[in-house]
Amino acid sequence: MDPASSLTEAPQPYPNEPNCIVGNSEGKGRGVFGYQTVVEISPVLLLGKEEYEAHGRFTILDDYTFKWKNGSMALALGLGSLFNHSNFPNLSYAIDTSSDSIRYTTTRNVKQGEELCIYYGSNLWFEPARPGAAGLSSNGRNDDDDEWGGLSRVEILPDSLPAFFQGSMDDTVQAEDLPFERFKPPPEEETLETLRTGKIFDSTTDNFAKWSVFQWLRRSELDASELGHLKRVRKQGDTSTFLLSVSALPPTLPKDISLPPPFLVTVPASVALTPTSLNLKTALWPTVYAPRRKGEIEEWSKGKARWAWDAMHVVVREALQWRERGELPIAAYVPPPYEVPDGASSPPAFMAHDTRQSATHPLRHAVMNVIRHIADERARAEAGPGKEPVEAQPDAPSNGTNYLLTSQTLFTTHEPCIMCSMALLHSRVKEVVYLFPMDKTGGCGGVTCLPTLPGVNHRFTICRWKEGLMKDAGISLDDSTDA
Ligand SMILES: C[S@@+](CC[C@H](N)C(=O)[O-])C[C@H]1O[C@@H](n2cnc3c(N)ncnc32)[C@H](O)[C@@H]1O
Repeated sequence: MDPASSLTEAPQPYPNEPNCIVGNSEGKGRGVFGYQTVVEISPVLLLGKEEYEAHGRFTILDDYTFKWKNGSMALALGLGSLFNHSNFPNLSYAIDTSSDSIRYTTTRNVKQGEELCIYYGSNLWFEPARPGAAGLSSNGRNDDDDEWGGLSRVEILPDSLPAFFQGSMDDTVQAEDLPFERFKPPPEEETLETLRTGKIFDSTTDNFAKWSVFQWLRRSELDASELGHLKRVRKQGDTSTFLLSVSALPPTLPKDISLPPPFLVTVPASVALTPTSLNLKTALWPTVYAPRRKGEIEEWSKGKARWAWDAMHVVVREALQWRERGELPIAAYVPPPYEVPDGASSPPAFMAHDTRQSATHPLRHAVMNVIRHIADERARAEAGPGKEPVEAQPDAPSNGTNYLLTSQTLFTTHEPCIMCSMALLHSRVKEVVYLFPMDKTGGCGGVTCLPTLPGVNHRFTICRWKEGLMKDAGISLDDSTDA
């Protein structure tokens, strides 16, 4: 069978089997295509915060529980408690606090007999078994193709690690000890023209009814977390105006409080970083002020530096193996974040390589490919198994929390070109780490530095790998190539 077959048209859900879709296969007419598979939905047993603090955490349950909402801990029933950890997981999981369950879904094709693993996060409480001994290929087969370009066998030799990796992984690393140099452009002063805004429903009432509205809002299901950068109420004289909801449709108002019909108002899309920005934004709606020191860059722990070290070796390995298959040796990798917020699901890892040669398409750069892959997966996940991906709503209010790469770090072998740097900016990536600078084509410090340009609405940190910290992997490119 030809493994390169791909869908040529929008897929049709296949009613009998939600994990398969029927679509046109290039040159072959219709074909059946695999889909992300839900392998397990585990109901959870919840342990309240006090019960867990007093008893649970002193027992073996501590190795099996997930952080849940309101400080409680959840023990996954069924298979959920038995999935082991891997840095290159083939399962992702989604925590569903509304049904008190966890849904485990494959993130790539899984071979018969292959162990299914999730990513536990970066602070492991045990010494992970080395890949090969356990993990992705724990079935003992000597199989070179793990569909991740042999990633399960990427091994970082202990003696090639810089000395500073010794000691506690929680210790902060001095900037000069990090394996790369970092640069974060300072925030640009906002103007009326560059201010990003969104639309949100509000409703105004007299100050008298204020507390009843507050209480109703607290009880309601209206999504308050997305409004975190805004004050919930604006007081003007005798009236108070409440932000209600970011949904596309007006929210249902409480029956027992007299509130006029909701209106759509324009509000700032992010916190105010400077006093000037605060003035501009507050004129639209009272906004949270969160000043940052100029060019401030977050501190990295040894654990995070080690995570980055591993990720960079993984992406180099990927580029190398695609070079052997006739592609340009460029790869891009978005691993699960080093730290996943409490109660949040760990996103899967995404990897892509440059396919300009095989696709004979000039825009198939590795970074573009990985962003596209993430977008496709997101659309499929939102649609649900067997359904067609939902179209993005251009008018949907947005405040920066749901872009493709929000809070994510992208590792790539070569400095992204201007096109790819712009795509990263639009995706609101947090950090970009690259190995080879591309002086004639790069958009992250080479020919220009996109996130420092006036008028662009996002800043990201750029990390350039220090020379000599990785043996020439044989993937350097002519500096006139764009990556
Ligand atoms: C949720 S349990 C997974 C099921 C467990 N292996 C069992 O036999 O019950 C988590 C425990 O599995 C072990 N474990 C999970 N992933 C591992 C890995 N990659 N390497 C070594 N031990 C692992 C650790 O002992 C950890 O505390």
